[in-house]
Amino acid sequence: GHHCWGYGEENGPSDWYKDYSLANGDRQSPIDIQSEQTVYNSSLKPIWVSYDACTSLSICNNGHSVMVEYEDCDDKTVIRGGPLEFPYRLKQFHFHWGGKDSRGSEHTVNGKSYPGELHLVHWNAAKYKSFDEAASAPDGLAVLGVFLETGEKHSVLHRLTDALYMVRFKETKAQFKDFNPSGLLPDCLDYWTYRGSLTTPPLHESVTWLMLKEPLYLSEKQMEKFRTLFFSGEEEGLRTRMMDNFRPPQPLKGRTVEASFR
Ligand SMILES: O=C1NC(=O)[C@@H](c2ccccc2)S1
Ligand SMILES: [Zn+2]
Repeated sequence: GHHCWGYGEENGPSDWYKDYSLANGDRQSPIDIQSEQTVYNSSLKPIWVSYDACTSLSICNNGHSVMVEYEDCDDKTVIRGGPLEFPYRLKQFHFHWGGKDSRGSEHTVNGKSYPGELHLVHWNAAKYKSFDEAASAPDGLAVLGVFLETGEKHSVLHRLTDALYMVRFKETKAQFKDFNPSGLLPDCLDYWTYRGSLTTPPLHESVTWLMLKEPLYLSEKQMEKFRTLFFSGEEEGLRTRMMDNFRPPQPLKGRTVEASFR
């Protein structure tokens, strides 16, 4: 519509229902994960990430987040296992973060927010012909989510945070080759899983969520680099810093969150 959705006072998450009726749907994301209410499922398989042959293409600021895009023309970069019946192809990863460390993640755990959250977005190319078609199918997408927590500098992430100056403004893009995102994953792949949605418009209810229990640790300096990005384009007068680009937790509506671990 004439004014695009965003995270501001006028176009933020509490306004999205006006243009996107799914906002009040039965399987919306993110959610607050109440660990005592999760159900351990011993038949859940381990998550199996095969990213070694990945082809990263570019890093870009799309006005909502910063993302790294991958070549997804074959099954060389997939996630398998967990609750998934098919391999899902990595399309891109991106982040959500806060203006300060007390907020920023989309999912919360027992009401606790993290400073940020990494989303690795995958699609079911075994059943669907394109990402766009999969994005509106109930089993179309699988998003692997990793909480960001401040601590020691993250050496693999450092290559990305050092590249952010190239994409400060909306619609900017730069080459970003040979970046294997498995280096961003914690050692422990214990996860919670539930059926949910995109956390941005159009809010399609097409995502099998896999939220890792273990966070990715990064330094405060690396967190600050995310906050140097802008929602706005270089030509726009008002430069609004990209931060607090997260949707708050949505009603569980009777869903069960399963745990791969006791
Ligand atoms: O996990 C998610 N994070 C987002 O920004 C949403 C999204 C929307 C469209 C494409 C990829 C991801 S879904
Ligand atoms: Zn996301």
